[in-house]
Formats: sequence, C-alpha cells, structure tokens
Amino acid sequence: MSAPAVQIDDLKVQYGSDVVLDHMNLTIEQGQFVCLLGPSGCGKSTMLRIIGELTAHHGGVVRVGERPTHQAWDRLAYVFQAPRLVPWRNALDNVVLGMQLRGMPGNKNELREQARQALATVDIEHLANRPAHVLSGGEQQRVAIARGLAVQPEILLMDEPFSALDVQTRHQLREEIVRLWERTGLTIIFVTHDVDEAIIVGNRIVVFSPKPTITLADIAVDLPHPTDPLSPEYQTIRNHIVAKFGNDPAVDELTETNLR
Ligand SMILES: Nc1ncnc2c1ncn2[C@@H]1O[C@H](COP(=O)(O)OP(=O)(O)OP(=O)(O)O)[C@@H](O)[C@H]1O
Repeated sequence: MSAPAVQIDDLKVQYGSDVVLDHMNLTIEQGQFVCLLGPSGCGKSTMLRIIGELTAHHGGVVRVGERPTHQAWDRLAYVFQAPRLVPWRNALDNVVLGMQLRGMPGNKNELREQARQALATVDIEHLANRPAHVLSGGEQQRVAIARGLAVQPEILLMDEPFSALDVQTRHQLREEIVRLWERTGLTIIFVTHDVDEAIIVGNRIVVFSPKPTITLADIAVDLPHPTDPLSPEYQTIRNHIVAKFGNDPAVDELTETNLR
C-alpha cells in the first residue's frame, strides 16, 4: 500500500510563547482534495506552511509521502492568495521562471513548451505573451496555478487562492480547480475560511475550531459538480459544519460570504 500523501502526528507549532497548534494529527491520502476550514487565526495557513516546510515546527512528525518535509520540496507546489508574478514578464515566462527556480530539466525551448501546456491546462494559452501586469486578477491567478502545475507536483498547496478575486471569477475558478483535480488525480490541500467554498471544491473538509485549535470535524463530501447549493445534500453538510461551532460567534466568519 502506498504511503499517505501527508502524515502529521502530534504537531506542535508556536511563535514565541504563543502556541498556535498543539497535538494536531492529520493524514491525507493521495488524490484527496482536502479543505482546511476554520476561522481566522486558527492555524490553517500555518499547517499548510508546515507541510511545505516554509515554517518550522516545534514538536511532532510531518511526512510528505515517505519523506520528511525537508526532503519533499520537489513534490509540492504552492498557490498563494496573491499570484506573486513578475509583473514585467509575460505569462509564459513567469511559468518558465518557476520551472527554472525548481531546477526542472530541459533547455529553454523544452521548458517553454511545457509552460505552454500548463497555461493550456488553465485555458489561458492565448495569453502566453501578455505581460503579467496587464492581466486581470483571475488571469494572474490562472498563471500562478499554471506555474504550480508546470513543476509537476504530486501535491498542490493552495492558501485562499480565490479570496481576492471578484465573485464571478471566484465561482468559475472553483469549478475549474475541481475539474482539474478530477482530470489529474493531484492531491490538493486548500485553505479557506468560507464554508461554501469548502463544500464546493473539497472531497474532504477538515474543520478547525478557533484557538486553542482542535479538529471539530472531518467530513467526506461527494457531491456532483457543478455543485447545487440548494440541494438537500449540500445543506446537510453545511448545517453539520455550522452546528459544530455551537454558539461560538467564530462561525459568522465562515458563513458571512454566503455563496458570494
Ligand atoms: N510568523 C509569525 N509570527 C508570529 N505569529 C504568527 C506568525 N505566523 C502566524 N502567526 C500567528 O499564528 C496564528 C495562526 O496564524 P495562521 O495564519 O496560520 O491562521 P489562519 O487560520 O490561516 O488565519 P487566516 O484565515 O486569518 O489567514 C495567528 O494567531 C497568527 O497571528
């Protein structure tokens, strides 16, 4: 049997004396689309950063596949809330730059061809020669996703990747990332504080409490796409998550977008 994509045992993270995560466990199987859902400050991004070895941890064991995180950087790609493109480079060269920084093999022409394919995967091959700074927010985020895909990761780490986009683009990209996941079989770990976004994109939702953080729920989602938020199945999952917070006002933050 193959190793889990990610295995986190008894994780502890603290910043100075502030303990952010303690005794946290999480196993993510290969090919899952896992949403880490919770209110602001509960440590969702921290957990993603730990998996990506961008933040140090102070206790516990974190493995990516069979390796410790510091030996697994080549299995991962990150997509942040901001696309972080080089503004004067065109879309294609931004993707190529990501491949070069990762040390992908191949000459410039080969890398450009692979980058072009990655742009095609997110439907923006026609924007390949356009400078990043003239692209719309949604187009820039597609380039960032293409840059992530071009390094051929096994796991895509996404930290609120659509939260800065306009409503329509956000809806579109949510459905597209699900289609991409279905096509590629990638493992995706996706941080969000929006309960509806989690239900729409994830096939598993791990719900975190406000600090001190515990896992409130770990839910399998198997809804058809495009997802119908008015369906009874959708509402059952949503109500189940909301109920986990009881009277805690933190839930307002998870539901305030209300399908926007
Ligand atoms: N580099 C750092 N130094 C000090 N404290 C930090 C650092 N990074 C995160 N924190 C703190 O750790 C806690 C968890 O932060 P984190 O960004 O993981 O939360 P989050 O759940 O992703 O929140 P949000 O949804 O607001 O992004 C917060 O209280 C935050 O202020």
